[in-house]
Amino acid sequence: MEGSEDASAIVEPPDPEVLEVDPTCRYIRYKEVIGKGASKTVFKGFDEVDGIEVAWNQVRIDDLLQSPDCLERLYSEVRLLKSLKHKNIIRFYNSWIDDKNKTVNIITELFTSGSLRQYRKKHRKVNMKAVKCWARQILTGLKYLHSQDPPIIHRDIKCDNIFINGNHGEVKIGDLGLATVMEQANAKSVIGTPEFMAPELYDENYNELADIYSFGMCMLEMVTFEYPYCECRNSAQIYKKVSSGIKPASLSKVKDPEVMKFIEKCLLPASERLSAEELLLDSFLNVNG
Ligand SMILES: COc1ccc(OC)c2[nH]c(=O)c(CCNC(=O)c3ccccc3I)cc12
Repeated sequence: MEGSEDASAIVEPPDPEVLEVDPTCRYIRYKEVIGKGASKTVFKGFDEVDGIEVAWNQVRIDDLLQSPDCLERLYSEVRLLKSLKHKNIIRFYNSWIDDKNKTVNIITELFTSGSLRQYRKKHRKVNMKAVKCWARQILTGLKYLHSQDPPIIHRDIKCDNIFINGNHGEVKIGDLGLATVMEQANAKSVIGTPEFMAPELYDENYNELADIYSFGMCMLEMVTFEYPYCECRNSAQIYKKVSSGIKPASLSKVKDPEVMKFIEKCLLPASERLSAEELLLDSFLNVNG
């Protein structure tokens, strides 16, 4: 084509805003921090091949588990996460270990309205219609993960890891595979968040229904604005209550009996707990208001 310039021929001066480039020289990371999580710092990034802005998630890892089979498991996890495509799951584009800085870098779809937890704090007065719409989207994302073969268990579902696009109200599940990536890369990684963890997660014999329990805790936080078990001072106290089936104090603050019933269904013992697919058929989610 006449006059077409080969883009790589243009030598740009280094952009002072660009702090880092990934090993494949496809993604660049800007200085701007857009968010911070428990073990991750999120920067705005840019994908020069597709010309889209991305999220550059930098996850600190204390000591790298360098065993070859552990790295192999990590890379197979990354390959799996890259293959996931669903409207209620944040896209995972790429991930690599930065030995020098002891971090795992994860390039994902960018959400600028932040997590559902931040959003909920900002918009405190929201109709049950909106909350049900968010719940349906989260369960649809979980149904997709749980319908993979073998089922993909998120293991750290909580309002901090669910992201919402403010202008369309679309909700997507994030932090995918972080629990597994951290477990593989990190000798000291502790999985999940005690306030949201299903009791069976503690005795290591769990399945994808553990995510449904955590979803129930998300619903509870969404309608009460309280972190579940905020009455507890440490994770040992939480573990004691969770393992003896004592529910969070905030559950007694749920006024609407329909909401209470739905949340309690999610918190049932694993043997009685419904799947994401079954919960999506529940009348609570299909009657507005
Ligand atoms: C604490 O985290 C934030 C705070 C505020 C944010 O926006 C203001 C965030 N936006 C994002 O796109 C993101 C990145 C979302 N990506 C993920 O969570 C993710 C998705 C799939 C796989 C792995 C991950 I780390 C995080 C974020």
